[in-house]
Amino acid sequence: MSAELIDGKAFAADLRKTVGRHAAAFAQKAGRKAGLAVVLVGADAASEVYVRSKGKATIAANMESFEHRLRADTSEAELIALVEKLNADSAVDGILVQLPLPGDLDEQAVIAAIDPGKDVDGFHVESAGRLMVGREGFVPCTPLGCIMLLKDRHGDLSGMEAVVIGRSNIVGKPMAQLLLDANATVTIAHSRTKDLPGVVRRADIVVAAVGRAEMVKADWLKPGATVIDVGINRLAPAEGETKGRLVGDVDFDGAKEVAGAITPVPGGVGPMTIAVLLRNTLVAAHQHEGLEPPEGL
Ligand SMILES: Nc1nc2c(c(=O)[nH]1)N[C@@H](CN(C=O)c1ccc(C(=O)N[C@@H](CCC(=O)O)C(=O)O)cc1)CN2
Repeated sequence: MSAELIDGKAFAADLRKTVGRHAAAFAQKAGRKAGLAVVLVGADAASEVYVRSKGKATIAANMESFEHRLRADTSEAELIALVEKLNADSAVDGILVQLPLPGDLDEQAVIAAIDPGKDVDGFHVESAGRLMVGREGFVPCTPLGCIMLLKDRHGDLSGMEAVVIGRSNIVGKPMAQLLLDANATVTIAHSRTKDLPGVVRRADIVVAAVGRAEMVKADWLKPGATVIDVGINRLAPAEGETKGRLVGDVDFDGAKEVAGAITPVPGGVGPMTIAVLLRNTLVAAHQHEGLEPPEGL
């Protein structure tokens, strides 16, 4: 293996520790803990795991966790009524509705009901607009985590060629905007991109966020490129396995021989999502108390 492993798990653990220290100081100053409300609708197995991890991480970081579990047949009106109750609750600084939502619940309508000042997921159109025009606001946790890893490795990203594969509202588009803000030259590639391998081959930085297991191959990469793999895909179990392996959107075994640095799956980008969520919640809490968020958080 020639590539350096980007250890998102260790970076995230450090970030959670830093947030925890600042959260304890916040509680002293404000006379209350910062609070995060997480809403889970239905019983999707992966979402259950993420929601449990978020609750545990919130408490470990000296913040208050409020979990709301609703039945899968909850109506949109009931869900929005809960969001509005949380908007009005002064103990709640951040509100997160775990995605995906079951059935035909309209994610956009539910996200639109969240007070933008409590939108710690950064999914509200107001947060997206603020990111687009360079105004302060909440940035989605996964892309913010990716840019933290990239800046930690490269410092200055000015002039670097970055290719983001995937154009989702929650990863691809905000990721491209963050790279642009860091003065990279950015291309967003997607399923209709002609000659995807050729486009990826120009990149100093590749962010793969397509949700297709091991789609990005080693021979698509420029030697020495930094590869950030956002995908989390579970393969079908091989013979003798009860559970399939987790893999990213990049063929890791091949890519690690060509890339300069690469995030593994698991243990790369995934853990950053929850660490950044805690960071965003603490920033929201400072804003709600009229306090300046800690420097460098
Ligand atoms: N409202 C939201 N919903 C969803 C988000 C989100 O940011 N906000 N992101 C994902 C799920 N997610 C957090 O909610 C999340 C995904 C993955 C990880 C993680 O640490 N993954 C591990 C592997 C875990 C495993 O073994 O299965 C890793 O990559 O190392 C954390 C959070 C969709 N929904």
